[in-house]
Amino acid sequence: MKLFSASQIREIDQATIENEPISSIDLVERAASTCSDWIIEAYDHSVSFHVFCGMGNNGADGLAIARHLALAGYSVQVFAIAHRSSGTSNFTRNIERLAEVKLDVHYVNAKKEMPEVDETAVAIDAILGIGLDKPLRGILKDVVQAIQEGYDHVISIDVPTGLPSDLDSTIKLSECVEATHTLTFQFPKLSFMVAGLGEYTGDVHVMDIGLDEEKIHDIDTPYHLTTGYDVVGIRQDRKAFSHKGDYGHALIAAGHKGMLGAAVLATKACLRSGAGLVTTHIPSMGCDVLQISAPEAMVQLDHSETSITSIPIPKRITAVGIGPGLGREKSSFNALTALLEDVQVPLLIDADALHLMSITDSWSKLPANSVLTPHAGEFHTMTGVEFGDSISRLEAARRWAKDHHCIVLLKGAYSAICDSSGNVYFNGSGHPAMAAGGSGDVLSGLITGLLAQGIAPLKAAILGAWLHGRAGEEVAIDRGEHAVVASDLIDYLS
Ligand SMILES: NC(=O)C1=CN([C@@H]2O[C@H](COP(=O)(O)OP(=O)(O)OC[C@H]3O[C@@H](n4cnc5c(N)ncnc54)[C@H](OP(=O)(O)O)[C@@H]3O)[C@@H](O)[C@H]2O)[C@@H](O)CC1
Ligand SMILES: Nc1ncnc2c1ncn2[C@@H]1O[C@H](COP(=O)(O)OP(=O)(O)O)[C@@H](O)[C@H]1O
Ligand SMILES: [K+]
Repeated sequence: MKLFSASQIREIDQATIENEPISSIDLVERAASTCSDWIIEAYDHSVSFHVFCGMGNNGADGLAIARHLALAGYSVQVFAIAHRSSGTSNFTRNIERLAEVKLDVHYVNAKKEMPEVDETAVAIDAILGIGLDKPLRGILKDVVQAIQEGYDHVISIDVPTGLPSDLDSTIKLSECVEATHTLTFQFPKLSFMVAGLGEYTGDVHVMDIGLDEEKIHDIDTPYHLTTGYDVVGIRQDRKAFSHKGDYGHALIAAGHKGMLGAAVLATKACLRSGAGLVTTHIPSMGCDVLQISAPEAMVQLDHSETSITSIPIPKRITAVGIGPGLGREKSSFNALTALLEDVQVPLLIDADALHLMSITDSWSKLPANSVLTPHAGEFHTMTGVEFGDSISRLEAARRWAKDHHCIVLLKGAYSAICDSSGNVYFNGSGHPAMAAGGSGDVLSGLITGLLAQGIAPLKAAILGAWLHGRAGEEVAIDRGEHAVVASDLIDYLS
């Protein structure tokens, strides 16, 4: 799915109005109906809705939603926030239409005019959407604060008020509604994808409001969000008369004393990817551990008992993954450097291997089209980008992928897969249950296995991240989100 900036969304909005054709007021009505249908499905009549509306089109949506909810028999109060002298025509028309359901509007000019809140009250935040063009001040800031303080449950329409929609927004986040649910129109907004901003949305629900398909197809954007639909067909169905040799042979180089579990996790995930054969190169002390925990894999033992010191590449290997639990010894670095010179097949570099390449500044040796899978800490070591600055991190990952002709899979809640053409594919699956040691090792084994099957590096990264996230979602349901460990993800790979 493509993701767009606020100005591109306005263009698509305008194209819909002209080409469908549909009037702007009817488009607001359609948007509002999709939201009220969702709300009616999700809430029973024991709640009462306090609908807070700005004076632009986001507010117009709120007014129309309030009308629909009143018609459906809910207890509804409507508050218009007087942040400008007049509203848009869609706002004004929807104020008039409240008379149809005998709803009054309470204008809020000061914080003291905010309503009393009881435990049944749910706030609907339709104050500002993609129109946010300056930091919140005055009454808007006060109202957002009051919503934060007063309501446990908030439904934001399109965008939580105060949250910039774009990644390059010059508006610094200050006050912002922290939503329980965000009902966003047609596309998740770019800001939802990054740490530090995405936290404000709560659960995101995409409302299809039938915007112009042709325009959506025609407008270029570097940003995409992977959905189940996007990964269909990347991995081919198995053929009736096929054999293991048809599905590639992966080599995993992983583990050192005290971190052999990382090699086990990567190996087992690689086996579950569909790869025909998996060989794992480990320090010799790991032989029994690996053979017992992953009997399907072949083991290639290092001369060293405790770390990896050289990595011969067996014949007919079709992809190599190196890094999980590798350790940071000089001898392992030498093994890595030699591997970089020898390797003729797709390569994935993760974890300690990224660290070793960074501290020795060996990036010029990186084979083109390699897949790198750093988390924010590893990416900091690679580039120096501050840990807390997720937008700069994303930009740096895009630049890195371009400069080094590789795929950078920046791990996080919405992992960002950056290719050498500047495109970004956010992964749309996943669960916070996965924020636990070893999850990354599972991902690197899985992607190595997909590479081994001949799937192109970008597609292997996209599919791997998707399958990994789906496993996390499903295991979180079955086991409960606190009890999930990385090995569980392997059992849920499909
Ligand atoms: N696109 C679509 O597909 C569809 C979109 N729809 C809906 O329209 C929404 C966009 O509507 P919108 O353009 O009227 O902007 P919105 O967010 O209501 O802001 C209104 C105005 O507020 C003002 N303002 C901004 N920041 C401010 C601040 N800090 N402090 C004070 N004032 C501030 C600023 O006006 P200004 O003050 O600059 O004159 C701004 O223009 C969108 O999110 C969705 O809900 C659907 O109905 C139909 C399909
Ligand atoms: N909150 C989250 N939501 C979704 N996925 C997450 C979340 N936290 C972590 N993950 C995923 O879990 C994995 C963690 O990887 P990593 O940090 O490398 O773990 P480790 O180094 O312990 O193996 C990544 O694929 C990441 O995308
Ligand atoms: K809003």
